[in-house]
Amino acid sequence: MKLPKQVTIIEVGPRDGLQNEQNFVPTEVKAAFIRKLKAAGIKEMELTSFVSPKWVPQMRDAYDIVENCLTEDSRDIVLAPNRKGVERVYETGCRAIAVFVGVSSGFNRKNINKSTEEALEETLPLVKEMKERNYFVRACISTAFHCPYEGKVDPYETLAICKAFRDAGVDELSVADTIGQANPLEAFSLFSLLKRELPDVLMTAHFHDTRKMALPNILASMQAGVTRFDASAGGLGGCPFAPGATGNVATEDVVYMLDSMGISTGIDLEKLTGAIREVSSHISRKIESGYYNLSL
Ligand SMILES: CC(C)(COP(=O)([O-])OP(=O)([O-])OC[C@H]1O[C@@H](n2cnc3c(N)ncnc32)[C@H](O)[C@@H]1OP(=O)([O-])[O-])[C@@H](O)C(=O)NCCC(=O)NCCSC(=O)C[C@@](C)(O)CC(=O)[O-]
Repeated sequence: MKLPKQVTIIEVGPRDGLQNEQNFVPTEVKAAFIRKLKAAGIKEMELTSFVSPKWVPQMRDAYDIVENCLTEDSRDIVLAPNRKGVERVYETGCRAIAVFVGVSSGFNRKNINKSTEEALEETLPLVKEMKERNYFVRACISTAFHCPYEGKVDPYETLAICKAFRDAGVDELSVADTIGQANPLEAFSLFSLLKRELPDVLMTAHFHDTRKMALPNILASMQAGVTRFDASAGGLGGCPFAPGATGNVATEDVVYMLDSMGISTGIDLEKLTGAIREVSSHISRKIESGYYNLSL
């Protein structure tokens, strides 16, 4: 089996994990969660998003989160959906921005009120502008496998969108199974194609665990050469505009699997579960990750 010696986890819990929570999680709790995740060894993390607070009220404290949580020793990323969001980020000290576009128009219309074409028209020039200003730019490509509104997505459509972002100059692509419907063969096949066609960009896989396929999909993606995975502490998360998008793969389950296979992540599992405990009483749904529940 082809396996890496080392894997990078990009923690998305404070953003993807919390954006779907019904109750507002107090800013100081989010900040303590982020600090504990960093203390556990997380070096790349999505902190929050500068989206419309009318659409995602949970993220309305984005400025305060950035103000309180930026540190020199980690790549702190924030999401922005449009020019207004990017300009809000320019007012902060944050140096890494993630843009997001789905492959399918059906999803984009629900998530950002635009078709795929309209979203690319706005986002690609923004990527070039951010690169001219020396930002680290990540592009999150949603519905790369399946769309909740349009069904199976053609891998060559996903490739075309990934190529457009690579050509615009992004540093990283985070390619997402938004509704957790992909299987390991699809994961291996798409990531083999993307790694072969786009070898010059950081390639990250983002799996949701809706059908408990995320760990097998990570294993299959490693076979295709992927060594970077998004994950969310406690398995929190999901996109509010993608029905069926329950939690992301739990960071602790990924770290446990990799640790036990001798693959290093640099993350301390005990400190990671401490970070989850920090936020767990503010979460309206039960935390279902296997490793976390055994640790209680
Ligand atoms: C894109 C829009 C804004 C379009 O929403 P819209 O309603 O079409 O936009 P608009 O331009 O008409 O603006 C409406 C109002 O929002 C304001 N506004 C407009 N933009 C911003 C902004 N950036 N920050 C703050 N405020 C903003 C704007 O100023 C205006 O305010 P008003 O005049 O009514 O008072 C909206 O659809 C939106 O915010 N969508 C974000 C949805 C979201 O956050 N989804 C989750 C993230 S994606 C995801 O989770 C998937 C991922 C990445 O994890 C990977 C995967 O698993 O697939």
